[in-house]
Amino acid sequence: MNWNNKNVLITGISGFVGSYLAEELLKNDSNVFGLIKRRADGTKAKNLVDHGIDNDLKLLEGDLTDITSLANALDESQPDYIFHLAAQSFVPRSFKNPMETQMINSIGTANLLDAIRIKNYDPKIVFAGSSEEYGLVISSPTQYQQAQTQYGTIFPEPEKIPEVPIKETNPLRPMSPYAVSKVYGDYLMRNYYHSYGLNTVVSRAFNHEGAGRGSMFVTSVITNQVMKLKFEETDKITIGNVNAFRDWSHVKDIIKGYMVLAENGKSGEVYNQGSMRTNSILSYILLSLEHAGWNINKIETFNGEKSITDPTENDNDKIYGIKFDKTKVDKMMLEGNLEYSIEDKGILLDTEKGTVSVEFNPDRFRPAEVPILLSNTEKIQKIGAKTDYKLDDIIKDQLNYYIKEGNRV
Ligand SMILES: C[C@H]1O[C@H](OP(=O)(O)OP(=O)(O)OC[C@H]2O[C@@H](n3cnc4c(=O)[nH]c(N)nc43)[C@H](O)[C@@H]2O)[C@@H](O)[C@@H](O)C1=O
Repeated sequence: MNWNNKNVLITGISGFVGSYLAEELLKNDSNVFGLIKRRADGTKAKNLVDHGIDNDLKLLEGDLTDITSLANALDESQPDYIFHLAAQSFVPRSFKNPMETQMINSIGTANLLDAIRIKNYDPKIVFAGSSEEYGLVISSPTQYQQAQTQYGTIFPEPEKIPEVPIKETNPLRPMSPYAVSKVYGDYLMRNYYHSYGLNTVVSRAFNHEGAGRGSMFVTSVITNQVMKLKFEETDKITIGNVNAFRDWSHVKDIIKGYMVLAENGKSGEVYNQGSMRTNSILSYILLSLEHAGWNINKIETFNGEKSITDPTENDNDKIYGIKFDKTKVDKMMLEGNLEYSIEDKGILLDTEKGTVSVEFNPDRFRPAEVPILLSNTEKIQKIGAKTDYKLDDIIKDQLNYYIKEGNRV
């Protein structure tokens, strides 16, 4: 599509994803407007400065919880396209302060849609829904039993097991206030299409990472600590649940997907965005260390009970009907032959450069967890999206980001 001279409004422009999208749109000569909260100290948003685009954007002060400011932003930008990315996006924060998340994500989305309706604008609106909406995805009969025991009920009951790879038609079982807020936005987008004819398209993106990813998300937690190990600023890695599996994409693939949805997405429809891979948090730690120069021979729990040699050995066998790159430990975990618990306390990694300790921090475990995410993205592929980046590319980009001392936290 020709983005030249199109008016594009991005909510959440100063965020991790918004800044990548804005840069790409500027390269395509769009007029990029961004909704931004007033900064009391007058400083510029780091992401926009890092991308070198802070002077090329038209930033409009506004807040999702203030519908008048949204109406003003629409008047100022006269948008052909809106990417609604702004959100409180950290799942643990939504457990601590659920109302804040609902106000920003749910009511904020309602305000935006209603401002567009009242003002009678007709932009194409792409909404950042989330794979978190699928939530409690059942991947095996054992995991089904565990979930039954832990939560008492699974609703709706799975029609088949495994429920992966996840299609847009999979049941939604949101597991956090954040996830519920995204389900609300997802349904409201489609309701405003059906009720008022607004041209809304929903993206359900699976996890997306890259340089500049917020420091509290697990891939940054890991790569930041690996670089701190490298520069001898720490002597261990601290982490939460290493059993969870995520479908990690590079943010650059996802923002291209957003543009594909703006161009070819059918109004009123939902599209997954992801990599069609799934890997464990443990693998992200091991592979990050290997990229940073630690070759891992063996891993063993602190009590010596669970011991695995060559844990990162690559495996490309078919599982859940598809092939994707995973490690030996991923395969063992997916087949139900390996699981870590808080009682294991941590894992010692035997490497060619000595032992590295990975310590479990019970505070980092969530009250309700999403055990596995693995996308089926055939629907969005049919309208032009593709995956260019491998897991290794994502890890390398994140490690590179943390080489710079000022970026390490
Ligand atoms: C698509 C979706 O993607 C993101 O949501 P998320 O999957 O919750 O992302 P995360 O990186 O915080 O956690 C991933 C997994 O990693 C586990 N984990 C272990 N140890 C730590 C740890 O130390 N920190 C964190 N944060 N997680 C840890 C944690 O328990 C979870 O299983 C958001 O962008 C969200 O906005 C969104 O929409």
